[in-house]
Amino acid sequence: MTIPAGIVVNDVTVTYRNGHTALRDATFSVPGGSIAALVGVNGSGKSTLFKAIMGFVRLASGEIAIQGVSTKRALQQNLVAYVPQSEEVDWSFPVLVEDVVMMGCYGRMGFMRIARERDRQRVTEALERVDMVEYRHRQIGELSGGQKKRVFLARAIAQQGQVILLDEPFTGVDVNTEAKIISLLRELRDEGKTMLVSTHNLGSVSEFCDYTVIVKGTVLASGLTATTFTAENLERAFSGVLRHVVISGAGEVITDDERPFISCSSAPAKQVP
Ligand SMILES: Nc1ncnc2c1ncn2[C@@H]1O[C@H](COP(=O)(O)OP(=O)(O)OP(=O)(O)O)[C@@H](O)[C@H]1O
Repeated sequence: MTIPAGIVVNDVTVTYRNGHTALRDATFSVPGGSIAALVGVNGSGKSTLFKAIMGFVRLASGEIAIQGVSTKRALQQNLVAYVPQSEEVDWSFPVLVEDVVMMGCYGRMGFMRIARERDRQRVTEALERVDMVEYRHRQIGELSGGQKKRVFLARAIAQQGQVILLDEPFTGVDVNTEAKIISLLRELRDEGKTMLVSTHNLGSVSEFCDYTVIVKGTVLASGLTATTFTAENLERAFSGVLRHVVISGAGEVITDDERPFISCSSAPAKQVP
């Protein structure tokens, strides 16, 4: 049985209005029901790729399929949920946590956006999954960075999109929160969701990402993490600005992450200069 592809990006080029080509001939696929890491230096095109997958930027060439349909159709069918970078959100906007999560249900509501009991139930369930129910009546701007991330993850869950794009979900969160988010992503994968996670925290990629996509203005390498997340590919992507880390039993990997590894293995990771 062939696994249906969750995300297929084929020869995609994106050129912004100012003439800057942020992504050229990018090609990769992420099979349905899996987690893929999206890694690359600042400005390498990760957010641009997300925008392209969501149909928010025009493709100069190439095509993208989400669950076998075009980005336009995927948008109409509410197939793609997005967890934004913190910097993209205006936290001063006065909105309650539960209202943010309810936004995930908008695609299924009518023009007037009147929430039904089913929608409220979905919001509660999503908040329960990220352990944020007790914060539902708080203003979003009053939460900590890690709590805000969990609320936006809840919004993506409430949306019930088959594909979830997470833009740097681990930036500014502590190690415990990161472990909780990873555990939730695994649960979502087991439910058949496809996730693409951009991250600078390379230390945990091997732990929870089945696939890796490495970008630098194009896709330098993609495929199973075991064969793609290699020192050689990372050196090409990060041009020697990474530190070397040795994980017991897993050999040497490279990271630009300054925090300790969250490792499933009992043996702690060891850093070497
Ligand atoms: N709206 C825009 N108009 C013109 N150029 C843009 C626009 N958005 C991004 N760029 C440029 O496109 C390139 C890729 O940017 P992008 O935001 O996709 O990078 P990124 O990999 O997500 O970076 P980071 O890790 O810092 O979030 C950069 O050179 C950036 O300056």
